[in-house]
Amino acid sequence: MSAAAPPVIEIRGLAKSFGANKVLDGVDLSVARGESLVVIGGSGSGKSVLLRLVLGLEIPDRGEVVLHGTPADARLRARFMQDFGMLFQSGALFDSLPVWRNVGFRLLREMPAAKARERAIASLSRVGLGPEVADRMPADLSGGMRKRVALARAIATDPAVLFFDEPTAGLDPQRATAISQLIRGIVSQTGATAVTITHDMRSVRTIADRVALLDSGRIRWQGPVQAPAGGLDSDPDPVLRAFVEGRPLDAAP
Ligand SMILES: Nc1ncnc2c1ncn2[C@@H]1O[C@H](COP(=O)(O)OP(=O)(O)OP(=O)(O)O)[C@@H](O)[C@H]1O
Repeated sequence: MSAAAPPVIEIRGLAKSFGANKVLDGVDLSVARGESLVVIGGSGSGKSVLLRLVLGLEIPDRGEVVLHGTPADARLRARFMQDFGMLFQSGALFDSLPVWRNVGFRLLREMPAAKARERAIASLSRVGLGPEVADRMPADLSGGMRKRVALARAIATDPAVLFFDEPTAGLDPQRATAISQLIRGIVSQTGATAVTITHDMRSVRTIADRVALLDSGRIRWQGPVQAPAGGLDSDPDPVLRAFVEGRPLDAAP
């Protein structure tokens, strides 16, 4: 990677309100190539809105999203979208399609079905699922398996950029840890750039290279998980501490 390579994603002064509800009020954030950034923040802090703005699913009131150094217009976004994978909070599997067709959904547009099935099975194996799962229907799987299938779909095309929306939501702690470790492993092995939004602090510690805290419409804090000084676990910022320690802001530590 060249030292001069622009960030894969740069968010400049993004603002978004819904009526009188000012959700984002000047968010600045960037994600370097190969970096795993996790955005944390309380319920309703605007994490999903921020993700939708980056994906072009919402129009900002102010500010811009810059992709690979170029402000994102519709054409650039369309190109960017061809090389990204997304794990939706709900999993968003197609219930009427067997597992392999879910995983190979994008592959099926690019190659014959037999090849797509082969690639889908290879992708399932990367998330710890055997070929016997390929022909099962999503409704017959446990929540943890469905999440793995959704992850296999997100990585099936080997995208350069991965988005994970609350990847551990709805999972028990052990399955949540397993999914976080899978994500970390995939990101490390592939060198993909990853953006995760979550409020699950355990998964933050597994997945993140860098963390950004969204609060009151802005990035209040950003930094590494661990650092000699000023990391997630040692920075004295009161809002960060309250969030990391899972206590109300006005409660004593
Ligand atoms: N399409 C919309 N119309 C109106 N308000 C919206 C819309 N989308 C989001 N909001 C509001 O924006 C705020 C932020 O929502 P968002 O879903 O981004 O929060 P979040 O940080 O992802 O929360 P959670 O962790 O609970 O998922 C909320 O007050 C929500 O009601």
